[in-house]
Amino acid sequence: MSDKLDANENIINETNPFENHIRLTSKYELNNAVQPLLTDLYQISMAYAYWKNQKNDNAVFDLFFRKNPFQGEYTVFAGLEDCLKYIQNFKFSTSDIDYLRTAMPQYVEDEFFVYLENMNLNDIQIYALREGSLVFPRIPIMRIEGPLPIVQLLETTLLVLVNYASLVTTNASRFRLAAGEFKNLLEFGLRRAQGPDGGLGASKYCYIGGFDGTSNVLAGKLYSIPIRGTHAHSFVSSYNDLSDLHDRTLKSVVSDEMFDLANLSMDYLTQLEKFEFNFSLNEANRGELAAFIGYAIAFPSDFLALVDTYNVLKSGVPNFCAVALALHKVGYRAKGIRLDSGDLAYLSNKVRDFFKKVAKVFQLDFFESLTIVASNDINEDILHSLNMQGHSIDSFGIGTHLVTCQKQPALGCVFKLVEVNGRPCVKLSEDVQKATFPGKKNAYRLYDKEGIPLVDLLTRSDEDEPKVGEAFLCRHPFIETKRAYLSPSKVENLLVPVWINGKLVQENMDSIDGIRERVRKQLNRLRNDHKRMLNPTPYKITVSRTLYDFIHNLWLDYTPIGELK
Ligand SMILES: Nc1ncnc2c1ncn2[C@@H]1O[C@H](COP(=O)(O)OP(=O)(O)OP(=O)(O)O)[C@@H](O)[C@H]1O
Ligand SMILES: O=P(O)(O)OC[C@H]1O[C@H](OP(=O)(O)OP(=O)(O)O)[C@H](O)[C@@H]1O
Ligand SMILES: O=C(O)c1cccnc1
Ligand SMILES: [Mg+2]
Repeated sequence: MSDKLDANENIINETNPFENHIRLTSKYELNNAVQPLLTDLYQISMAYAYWKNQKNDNAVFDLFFRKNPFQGEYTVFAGLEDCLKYIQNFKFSTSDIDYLRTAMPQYVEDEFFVYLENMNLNDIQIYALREGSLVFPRIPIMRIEGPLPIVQLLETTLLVLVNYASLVTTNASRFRLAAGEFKNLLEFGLRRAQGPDGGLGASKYCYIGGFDGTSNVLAGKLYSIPIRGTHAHSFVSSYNDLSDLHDRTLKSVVSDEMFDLANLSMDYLTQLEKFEFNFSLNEANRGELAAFIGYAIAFPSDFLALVDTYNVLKSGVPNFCAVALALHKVGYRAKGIRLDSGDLAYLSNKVRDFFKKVAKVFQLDFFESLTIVASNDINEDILHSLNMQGHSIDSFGIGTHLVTCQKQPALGCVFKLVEVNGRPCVKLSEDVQKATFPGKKNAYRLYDKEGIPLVDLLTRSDEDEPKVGEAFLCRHPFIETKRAYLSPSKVENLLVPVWINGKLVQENMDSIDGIRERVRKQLNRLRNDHKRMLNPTPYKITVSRTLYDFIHNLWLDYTPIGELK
């Protein structure tokens, strides 16, 4: 089979396309649909028109967004590794070219297709933020330089690789901030994701954004993310009573003694009823008890039960505690429970009280700190609300709202031409906020002496960089009167080389855990007022005096003075 990322060829050659996907992604760790034809037709149309006009100018494009998502004031940049894998593998295959020959107008000259077939990215230079960095509006996340037709061809694919990855990573980081540093966060979104690729990407990027694990097994295999999970209501409701248990026995941890876990559990249930745990034996559903016993026999060291199929406090929790006590008798410690409906704050507190009482009555301290997992349509606002109410949840399983980014379904990254053959390019707009910052630029983050970021600064690329301890005039990009001198304690050059003359710059690449750690550290250092949920303070984006004058003069030059009649 060819090494090229050619979806058609692969499917023809493989009997199992899913297996094919696994193999390709583990080889390239990239969806096999990510290839040069995964683009908008107009990119190829422009490439032809450029080629026909022999317009092979040296171009500079910036990839950036204008507004942070989720009514927030920060964004986490993710997707760089995927972009670079795409860049590394960029090659039109023979069947791509055959297809384009048939799909484009007949008068398109054949030599253009030869040009496309021979195209490579050896003359392209890419500078980017390190993956997992915080990024703010208008700061170029990537600066891509090279022959105009070729860089233009990269636009759509780079955008699709950065937009969702950054959006969902930012979303996950907001859920992390809302839940607090020490809560366990599990991503359960695959079933609700926007297709298989959305699901796989969400699992990877939610982990990067601060989740601890995923239920998505393929994501675990491909990205070495911890896989976690409990069981579903169907497992509970499939059991009717104890007679459904095929095997009731479990071997002791310390001897060869075999215990009848069903009898033991029934004994403990009876004891619990006597100790006035506020339920009666006939309220505790026997099918649920049987399901819990069956699950505990299968996973004696990892017993975690879903307790809301019938009634949490009258059935699920008493049944769980009975089985957990029986397991303890055999030498195992149960893990905890999951709540998937009802008032999660109230129920979690009630369950914790129940556990504390069991701990006291049976003299088993570990019962106090059994894990309480909560799920069911949880979003960022609900996490904040639960915190305000007070709850006893240790772990959240979150799917739909996390992976679909319910609060804002797309990040608006754009790809804009800023310079051609050294000539700055401008895209004017009625809305000044939408006008591009022309010219090739550098981007810096200036820090105070505590290591807190103060402002981001854009300069022209041929300016001297700001220096530690030296006052630098930082200007608001639009408002003339807003400016300040700043003596940074640290200056970070944000745009680092990642693809130079056809080669990856390995030292600027990070592992998935390295990227995740960068997100955590940078968010820790960002001032709280930029991170708060309600009306956060915008982080300051500034430009140098030279860049300010340059762009304002250009905007004026490009806007002829009108005549009022
Ligand atoms: N204490 C709470 N404060 C705020 N929101 C909560 C609280 N407890 C649960 N929620 C949320 O309220 C919503 C409850 O949804 P809904 O009423 O459809 O579920 P339910 O009836 O409890 O469960 P189900 O329909 O699965 O039986 C969910 O989004 C859930 O996360
Ligand atoms: O609610 P989410 O944040 O998407 O988390 C994932 C959900 O998926 C599962 O059940 P599913 O929703 O499929 O069925 P259920 O609601 O009837 O339990 C699970 O029990 C969660 O409720
Ligand atoms: O493991 C779980 O509990 C789980 C996984 C996916 C969706 N809902 C729940
Ligand atoms: Mg649900």
